[in-house]
Amino acid sequence: MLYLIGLGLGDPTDITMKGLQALRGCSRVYLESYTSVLAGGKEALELFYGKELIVADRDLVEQRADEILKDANVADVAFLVVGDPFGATTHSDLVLRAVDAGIPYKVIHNASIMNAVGCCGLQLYNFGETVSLVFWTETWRPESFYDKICKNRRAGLHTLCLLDIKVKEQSIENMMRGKKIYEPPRFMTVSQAADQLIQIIQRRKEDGEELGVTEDTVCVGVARLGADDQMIRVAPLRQLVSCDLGAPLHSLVVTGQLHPLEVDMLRINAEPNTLQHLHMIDSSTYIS
Ligand SMILES: C[S@@+](CC[C@H](N)C(=O)[O-])C[C@H]1O[C@@H](n2cnc3c(N)ncnc32)[C@H](O)[C@@H]1O
Repeated sequence: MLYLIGLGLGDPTDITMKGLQALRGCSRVYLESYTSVLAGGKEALELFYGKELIVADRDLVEQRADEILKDANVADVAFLVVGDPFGATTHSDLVLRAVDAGIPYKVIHNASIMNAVGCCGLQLYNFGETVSLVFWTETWRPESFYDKICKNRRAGLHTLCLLDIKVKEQSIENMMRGKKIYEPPRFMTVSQAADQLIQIIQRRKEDGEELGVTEDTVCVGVARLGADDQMIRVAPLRQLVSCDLGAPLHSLVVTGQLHPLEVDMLRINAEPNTLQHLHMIDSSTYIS
């Protein structure tokens, strides 16, 4: 059996009882290591689970999945994913390969950023398409996420922006030492994401474009949701550029139309001069 087990968001104790029981009975346990991270890392997880974990990088999962699936028809193998295995990252390819090979599989779910973001007070059914922001380079500055945010806003919907995690493989060391060595991963912060958005807004303003998002749009920065030290900041986009929400992981939400209840919830975490920016919708248009 192949078990895909969600680990939740906060720390090693967030695994479900069902997930823990399943992984303890497995002969091999892989930890997917490139789409998300959990505080304390692999060591903290091994200590709590009482089980050795094999790090599964992108190369192993996408190019050498057969290694993960080896003998999974006669033994139990676990594939651990921070958050939920199907939350903002799909491991459908692994599942399809397992099915092709006649290996039964089971998914054990957990909390995901896709639902935990509701704690900021915005209602989950008022969210539109989720977008991803990547680190820009000198020559690659994609802006398509901005257009999707505008599309969501035109429909009155909020946008969850997931922020890049960059894991860079050092191929030269690879060749020299015959093993994989990674530079420390880079995690995009809310401040960096807000800065990117503002650069796009300014450029489009110069082009005379009608703006779907402005520096005054109310946004929510969230960090380490689910952890004891999680942070939520509600402020106009321009203010989030200078916010420091601390250690990863971070996400940014660009609000759409706000229901009065959402405004009340946002106030809990609003910066003092943000309240004037919170615009209300007529509650008669609210659909529960
Ligand atoms: C590709 S998604 C993977 C999501 C994961 N499978 C889940 O279900 O939550 C990773 C991105 O989600 C966001 N994220 C994940 N966990 C988070 C957390 N606890 N707090 C804030 N943002 C988080 C970050 O932007 C991060 O780069």
